[in-house]
Amino acid sequence: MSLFCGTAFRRKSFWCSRLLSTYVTKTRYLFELKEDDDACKKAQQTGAFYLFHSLAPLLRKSEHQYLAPQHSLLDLKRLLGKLGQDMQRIEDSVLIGCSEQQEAWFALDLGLNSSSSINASLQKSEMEKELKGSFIELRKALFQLNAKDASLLSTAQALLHWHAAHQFCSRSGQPTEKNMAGSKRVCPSNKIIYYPQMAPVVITLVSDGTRCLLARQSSFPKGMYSALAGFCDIGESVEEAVRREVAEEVGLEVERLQYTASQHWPFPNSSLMIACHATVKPGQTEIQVNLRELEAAAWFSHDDVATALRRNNPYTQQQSGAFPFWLPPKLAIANQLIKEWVEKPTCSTLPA
Ligand SMILES: NC(=O)C1=CN([C@@H]2O[C@H](COP(=O)(O)OP(=O)(O)OC[C@H]3O[C@@H](n4cnc5c(N)ncnc54)[C@H](OP(=O)(O)O)[C@@H]3O)[C@@H](O)[C@H]2O)C=CC1
Ligand SMILES: [Mg+2]
Repeated sequence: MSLFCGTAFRRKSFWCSRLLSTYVTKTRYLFELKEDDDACKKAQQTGAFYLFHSLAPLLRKSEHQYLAPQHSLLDLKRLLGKLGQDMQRIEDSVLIGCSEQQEAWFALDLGLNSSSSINASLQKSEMEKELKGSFIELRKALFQLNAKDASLLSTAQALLHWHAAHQFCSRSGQPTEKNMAGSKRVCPSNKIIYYPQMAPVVITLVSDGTRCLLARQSSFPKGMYSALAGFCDIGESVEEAVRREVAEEVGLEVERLQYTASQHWPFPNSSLMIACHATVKPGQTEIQVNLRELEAAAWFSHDDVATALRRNNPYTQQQSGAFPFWLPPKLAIANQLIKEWVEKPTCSTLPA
């Protein structure tokens, strides 16, 4: 039996005879918009747009957090008209999701392809004034967004970034064309299809049973330590990547590992973070830091880690001039790994 009930698949009212859940209906609606340019263009009429400028999302400050405003197609046309810009730019939008009521959500970067940087920054401040918000780098704002906006804007930024970087076919050198939803690009001369990609990254919290191992790179904010992370090499399994990264970065051999969760991470390019807990062989806990990769790595006690998890204001410098030891904030998967370990320090059970 066909997974999508044959020809009825393209027509919402003809799905299957049984009642589909809201989630399934939503998923199939998004699939249809990716496959059918006309349906996607139609969805823009009633859809909502998240705006970006040079990959920075438009945000509004509300007390201690940022909110991501939505704009209708009409708002967008009004703005472009006011700034004397071509309506054709709307075609650069990418589909990033939809509501349970099937209102499609799009992202559009108003700052890419600007003719000159002076022109671009002038237009940027004009747009900010019109839109009553500011374009703020996602890296700076991510942890002050609610979980829904953080995930949506991360997807949007990653997709817009991918399109900006894949304008040409690597075989023919010809410009590629995006489909309406932005789920792929095609080279018109040889029909090669390019799909957005994520690089798999393993992130591992190593424990010796009583302590956990945390490390920092010199590029991290002062005082922050995290779990060990690294890009998977081509041909590697997740298990092999974890073993290699831990050996490479701190000179230890992983004995057991357990997968726990995954997360899309948009910085610096799209990664799929695959989070695992791991243990090392008893008595083999002496760290040898690879200083080409890390600035420092150390074992931390359960009490120290639990206290750091509760710390609110990590950036406050102490009187001694030092920065307190702190951990990645809640939205980062590293935080989840560390929290899990604090709640259940012996959760590593599977052989590596
Ligand atoms: N969400 C979270 O909680 C966390 C996310 N992360 C993310 O994990 C990612 C990986 O961690 P990191 O320790 O830096 O990784 P690695 O330990 O693999 O070291 C990074 C280096 O690997 C090289 N490299 C190999 N493949 C790639 C690739 N596909 N893309 C980019 N660089 C590659 C680069 O070297 P060269 O430049 O010399 O070519 C790069 O500087 C980072 O992007 C980081 O943002 C990290 C910790 C927490
Ligand atoms: Mg690393």
